[in-house]
Amino acid sequence: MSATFGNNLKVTIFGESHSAGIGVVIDGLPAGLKIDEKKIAEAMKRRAPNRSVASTKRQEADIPEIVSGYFNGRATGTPLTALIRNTDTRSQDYERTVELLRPGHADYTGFVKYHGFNDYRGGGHFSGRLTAPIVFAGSIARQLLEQHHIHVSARIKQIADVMDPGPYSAAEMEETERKDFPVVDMDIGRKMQDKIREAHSKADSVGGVIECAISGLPAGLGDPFFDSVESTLAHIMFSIPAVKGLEFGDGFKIAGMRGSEANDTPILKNGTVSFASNHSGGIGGGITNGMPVLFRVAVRPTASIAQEQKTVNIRTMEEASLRIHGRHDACIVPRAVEAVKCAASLAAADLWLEVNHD
Ligand SMILES: Cc1cc2nc3c(=O)[nH]c(=O)nc-3n(C[C@H](O)[C@H](O)[C@H](O)COP(=O)(O)O)c2cc1C
Ligand SMILES: C=C(O[C@@H]1CC(C(=O)O)=C[C@@H](OP(=O)(O)O)[C@H]1O)C(=O)O
Repeated sequence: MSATFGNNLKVTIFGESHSAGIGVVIDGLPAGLKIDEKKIAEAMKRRAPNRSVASTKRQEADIPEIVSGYFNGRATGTPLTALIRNTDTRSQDYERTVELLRPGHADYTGFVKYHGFNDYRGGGHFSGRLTAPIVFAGSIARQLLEQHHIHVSARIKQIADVMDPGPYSAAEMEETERKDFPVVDMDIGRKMQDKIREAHSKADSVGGVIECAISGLPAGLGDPFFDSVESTLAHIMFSIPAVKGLEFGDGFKIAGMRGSEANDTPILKNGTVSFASNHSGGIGGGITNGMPVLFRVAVRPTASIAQEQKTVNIRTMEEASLRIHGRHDACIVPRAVEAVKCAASLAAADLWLEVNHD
């Protein structure tokens, strides 16, 4: 199924941005798993629209209604389903884009794949709004991981050309999670916010990079080929709308390094094998090596910008021009941090459940 992820923890998302609602079915949660609804609500809030600088003004409560698989604060072990209502749609903003393809968005590909029957309103099933059910499911997966001392954190590393290089300690990352703008160094964060405001004032948008770390994963998870740790994370990271790049450890930079610089030296630490560095991002041959799994995703500048753009009218098959009206994020990155963290939690839980069954 196109909307299902996972081998051991299966997650199916559904819905469209402007339909009655969106949601998720999670199959494979260990029976008896303690679920803290407050933690879910906090994660939903960190991703919600109308929260960050120059973000969409759409107002959604994003309170998930759990309709199955949950009883007395614990997972029952049968499919857990949650519904999230869409309450602040403004579909008239999309009257023109039913035929005028938005450059950079999924209007053309959606039209071709679904023969014009796709719900185009608000991007339909392609919308970034579908990261709300991913965050719901991922925040439960994250609780499962935390109960086994595995921690997932993420931060803004770059917005436009402004960088917050890091690296940072676990404590600094934890502190960052509580911020409205999840960057570690707030002096750099203010420069990033200025870039977003400046682009927005020019009817334009900016992108950026999110860095994510999964620490505490035992060595030995994953597979050499098609279910490698990289493949599993890539599978779900590229399911987040607007993610266009992904690199692990030293990433593309490793291509220019010498073997002597890139190799992670095995060392003994408290009687077990560890590594003196982490250029490979905690993965060897597709399998975790016990070091933090470290990766970065590149997020494109928001497609829907308010300046006039050239396009094609898909009904008349004529070239046309388009000015998009509506409530869009001038930068997707701040809200996508939670989506990356929760998607990483789903991937890590899926890998972990391969060898641990409760
Ligand atoms: C949290 C989040 C919010 C988004 N907000 C917008 C938005 O306001 N306007 C927009 O054009 N795209 C937005 N996007 C991105 C589009 O949904 C995405 O670019 C589109 O579906 C095409 O997919 P692609 O960029 O992966 O090819 C958002 C994505 C996420 C994850
Ligand atoms: C609603 C959310 O984000 C939406 C993602 C989105 C897109 O094209 O991806 C476009 C906008 O939709 P609308 O025009 O309906 O306001 C955003 O508001 C959300 O994240 O919950």
